[in-house]
Amino acid sequence: MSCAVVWLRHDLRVADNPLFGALDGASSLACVYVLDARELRDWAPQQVARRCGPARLRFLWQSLMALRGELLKRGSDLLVRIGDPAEVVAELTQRLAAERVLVRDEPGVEERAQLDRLTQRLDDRCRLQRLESGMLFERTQLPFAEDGLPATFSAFRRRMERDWQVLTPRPAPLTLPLWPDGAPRGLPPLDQVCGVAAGWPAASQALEGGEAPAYQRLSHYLWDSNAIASYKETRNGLLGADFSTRFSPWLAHGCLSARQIHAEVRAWEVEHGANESSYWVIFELLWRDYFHWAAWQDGPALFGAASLPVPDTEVLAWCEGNTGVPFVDAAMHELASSGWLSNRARQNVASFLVKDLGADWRLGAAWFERCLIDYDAASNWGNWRYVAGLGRDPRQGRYFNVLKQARYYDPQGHYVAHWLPSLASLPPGPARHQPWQAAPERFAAPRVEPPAWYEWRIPALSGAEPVEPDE
Ligand SMILES: Cc1cc2nc3c(=O)[nH]c(=O)nc-3n(C[C@H](O)[C@H](O)[C@H](O)COP(=O)(O)OP(=O)(O)OC[C@H]3O[C@@H](n4cnc5c(N)ncnc54)[C@H](O)[C@@H]3O)c2cc1C
Repeated sequence: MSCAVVWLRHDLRVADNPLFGALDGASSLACVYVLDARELRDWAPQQVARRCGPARLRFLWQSLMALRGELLKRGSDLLVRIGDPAEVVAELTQRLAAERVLVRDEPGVEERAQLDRLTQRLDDRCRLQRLESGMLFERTQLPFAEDGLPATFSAFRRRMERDWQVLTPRPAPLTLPLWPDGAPRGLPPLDQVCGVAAGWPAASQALEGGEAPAYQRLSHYLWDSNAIASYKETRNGLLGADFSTRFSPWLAHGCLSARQIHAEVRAWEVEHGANESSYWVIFELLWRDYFHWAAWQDGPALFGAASLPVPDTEVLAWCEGNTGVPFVDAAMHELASSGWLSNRARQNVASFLVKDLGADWRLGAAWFERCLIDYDAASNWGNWRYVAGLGRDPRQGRYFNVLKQARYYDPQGHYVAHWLPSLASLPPGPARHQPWQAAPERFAAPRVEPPAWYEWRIPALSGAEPVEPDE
């Protein structure tokens, strides 16, 4: 009798999951997920922020419940615990006298430390098997050593495109080894873990965790709506469900792998013909791979210095969507209430925090970590460093003129008026982005007004009556 333990982390799926493809010889199997108790602790004084906010926790629980269903169908089950992941897995392994622990290798510093600690705790009879998954490419496919990752994404992309070979995703197993006798199973109900998450009323309910909802989204975006055909033109959108793929939450939790998306996009191209848009979806997934490998190389440097500064009033106003700049505030309201934000909005609010408010970029990254359903250590902290002009491809001049961006990407102000309804009383157009100029008697000046905005000044709508809302 040989017992194996599959320790799931950011790979909550049965299809294209190599952990389930490497079980030969195992007569029994226990699958475990451990929510690190630190995720539920307050992040920083005065910020009343947990590392894992309610929107992400809710999506995670949905994903775990769905995964349990998939495992039960195959004769297995899932155990979910909250605690110290390395400790919980070590104890389970000892209790079951397991001979193997299979786990996904991940670049995050904490995830790596967990494996180091587990290795020390396992006895000689038990082997730790680290496997790669979720990305387009595996380590052995990289045409350079891990510490030789190209300094820029463009160089990385050119090198990868020279010899493009993404492996075919594996099908889900039909059956799995039996659950070990007497092993604990099941997951605590979400309302016992976090009442706020269980009752989360957000618009994010539309994004539901789990493998089946992930396939539904994939199928909708490619086949039902054909939205992929115009992704390149729509991807900078702000309002609506289909201007970008929205695959990120499922990718982040591992309900979907990049290879599965790649295979489906290639199938779509066979039927509809490849175009710039289908290329661009894969191009964006390659960004994800790039940040993944950068995180492996950067280690703790990805997260900056060890301790976070205490957020000041400017940072708190940014978190609360209370800066007086509609484009920023609308996005921060969207983030807090839905757990998701378009890439265009992410870039703008990040640039505003770092470049216009002069705040420490790590406070912004930490707030995103708390709020985003699709939080992914490598993508989040990597993108924040990038916007801050640090790390990969460092460039101090990377600056978003938020006012110019707002007027270009939201010319009528529909986005800001959607999330900040008081703006709907101003006429569609620039007034909604500069309400402190358009209607100074009703809207306060923003916390900052950088010189780069001066050329975008607009005249006041003197004495103008509020207009009818447009939505
Ligand atoms: C400050 C900041 C923080 C971010 N934090 C995260 C994060 O925690 N998790 C996360 O998944 N993405 C993050 N991103 C990247 C990007 O904004 C999101 O992946 C994207 O907006 C998700 O929407 P989508 O799935 O519709 O993306 P699409 O535009 O449809 O792109 C398809 C997929 O490509 C990948 N992708 C696209 N852009 C990027 C990028 N810049 N970096 C890495 N991968 C990318 C994602 O997996 C995405 O799902 C961040 C970007 C910024 C500027």
